[in-house]
Amino acid sequence: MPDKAVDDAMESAVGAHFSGLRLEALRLPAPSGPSSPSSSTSAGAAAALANGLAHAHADVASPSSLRQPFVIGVSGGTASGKTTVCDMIIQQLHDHRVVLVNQDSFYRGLTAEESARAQDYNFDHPDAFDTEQLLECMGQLKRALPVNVPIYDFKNHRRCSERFRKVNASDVIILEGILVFHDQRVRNLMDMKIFVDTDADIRLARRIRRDTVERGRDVSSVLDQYGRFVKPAFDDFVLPSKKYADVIIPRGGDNHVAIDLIVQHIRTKLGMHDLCKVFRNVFVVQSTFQVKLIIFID
Ligand SMILES: Nc1ncnc2c1ncn2[C@@H]1O[C@H](COP(=O)(O)OP(=O)(O)O)[C@@H](O)[C@H]1O
Ligand SMILES: O=c1ccn([C@@H]2O[C@H](COP(=O)(O)O)[C@@H](O)[C@H]2O)c(=O)[nH]1
Repeated sequence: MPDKAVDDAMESAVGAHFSGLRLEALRLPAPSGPSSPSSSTSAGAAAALANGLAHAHADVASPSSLRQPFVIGVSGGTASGKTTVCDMIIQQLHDHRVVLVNQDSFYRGLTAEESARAQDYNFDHPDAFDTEQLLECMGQLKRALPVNVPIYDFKNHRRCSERFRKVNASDVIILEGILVFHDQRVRNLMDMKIFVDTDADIRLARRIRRDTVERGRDVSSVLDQYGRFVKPAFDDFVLPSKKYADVIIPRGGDNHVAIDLIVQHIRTKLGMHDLCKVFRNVFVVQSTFQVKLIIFID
């Protein structure tokens, strides 16, 4: 079948995860040899395409947007399993450079006065974060520059003033946090948005355990904070931002099928990105019937 011949040639030329090509200014060499089929046939076009790709220069001339890292936003309520899901994605993408940025790192940190009344502070309101600084850091990473991300101390509600975590530029940047979909400027940085959807009772149970074991709280203070701030802010800010998600993962890290699908999608996107790095004047677009026609008549 002619279409299959084209598909086979494309697959063998560019490897798995091929999704579609738009050829601009890539001159396909004329088929050579007496038995070469005419380039007006699909098989001829397929052979010419494979040949052309194989001989294309191995330098980078792709649009700058395709050379930027792939940014994934992961949101969801407190203790929904955001970090767990991110860790699983990172583990499965082991052959790519992936970095994790936590919105928690950009908590403003309390003044001495606020610290004295920390139980009255709303850590779940968007104003608790330094979003300008988060945007600056993400901007640097998108430009492939390393950044020093602050380290936040949950026990004392302040930043470690002298210590930072160095984050290097990578193929994939995952930005995780309860309110990463709240600000449109932050959302606009993302190529893919994931919302981790876990029942409130499970989240509360996990939060009690985590905050008493790891964050120096007692059960009574966790319950008090949950009722006064965490739940109202979830209803006012976190849940309304769920509508921006491309993918919603019920049950968080327990949902292996969803995580496998997400990892597969990221791999496909990274495959296109790598293709543009290798072949000059090749632009990856969504695969459509028309794209194949462009190849036939070139
Ligand atoms: N699927 C799960 N089953 C059991 N415990 C989990 C699961 N996912 C997360 N946890 C636990 O719940 C707590 C919060 O998970 P985490 O991934 O840090 O959530 P988030 O980043 O959304 O706050 C952690 O102590 C973690 O070990
Ligand atoms: O000093 C602080 C800073 C934050 N919190 C709580 O943390 C969660 C967000 O972190 P998750 O890992 O997503 O749960 C937020 O609900 C704040 O209430 C805090 O208690 N103290």
